[in-house]
Amino acid sequence: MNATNNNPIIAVKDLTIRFGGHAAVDQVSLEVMPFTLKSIIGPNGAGKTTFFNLLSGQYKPTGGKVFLKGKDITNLSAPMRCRLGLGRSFQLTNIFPLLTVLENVRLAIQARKGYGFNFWRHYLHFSACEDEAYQILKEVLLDEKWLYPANLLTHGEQRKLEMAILMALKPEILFLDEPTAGMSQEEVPAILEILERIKSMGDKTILLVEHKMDMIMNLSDSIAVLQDGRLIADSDPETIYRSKEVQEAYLGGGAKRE
Ligand SMILES: Nc1ncnc2c1ncn2[C@@H]1O[C@H](COP(=O)(O)OP(=O)(O)OP(=O)(O)O)[C@@H](O)[C@H]1O
Repeated sequence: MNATNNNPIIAVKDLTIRFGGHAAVDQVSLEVMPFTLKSIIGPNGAGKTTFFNLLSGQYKPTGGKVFLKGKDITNLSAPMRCRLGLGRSFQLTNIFPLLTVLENVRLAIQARKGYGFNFWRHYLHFSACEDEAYQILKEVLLDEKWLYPANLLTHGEQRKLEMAILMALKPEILFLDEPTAGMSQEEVPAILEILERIKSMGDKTILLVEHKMDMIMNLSDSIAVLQDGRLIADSDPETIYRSKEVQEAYLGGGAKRE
């Protein structure tokens, strides 16, 4: 079944995972509509990253189901889900530090196209991949650093590169786990601009875990709130911001709208 604007692209039903006796994600049911941006918020330890791991297939749930375009993908591996269009950022673990910025993105394009890493066999495709890589670097505002080895980038630039690598894989759905984590204040607006650009392209569904409330309020079409593994709210940003329950669980507990 294909997703239309009336059908969710992702749906989870009673999704649960237990570690020992503790339910890190506890009977969560929610839907994500295609081409929208949904943020997942919640206090530390609420289960946000675990929820992402369940969606992308890194973890298998102890209960419940995950659907992609109406198809039950609960038992599919992470690589299978990736092939179906789910793209997940991995907090810098997928960057080759000694390769240049452009090479990092080009390799992701080659992987997507199934060219492998044999440059010579696919020599004719090589410059097309480079052109595409450069174009993606422009989209994430990193084109000026295309010739830098990845390990010489600042932390914020590496997060941009990570996003470029993810974009190069052309996923239909992007899972972004705290793209501004560990960044200096000056680096945050660039990431915000990149997210706005990706969103305005209108061809991606985005799930975002992020702690910066101001950023989430302006970017999100909807916000889901987790607390102790449970979904306590899922609505439009303004409703979430006004919710007493959310304020008590989260906003009052540290995060402020700046
Ligand atoms: N592999 C694991 N084994 C045991 N417990 C785990 C595992 N992964 C997560 N947990 C526990 O599940 C709970 C949720 O953790 P998770 O990292 O998903 O929270 P989070 O909302 O992403 O937190 P933060 O905002 O601090 O990143 C925590 O109590 C954590 O200790």
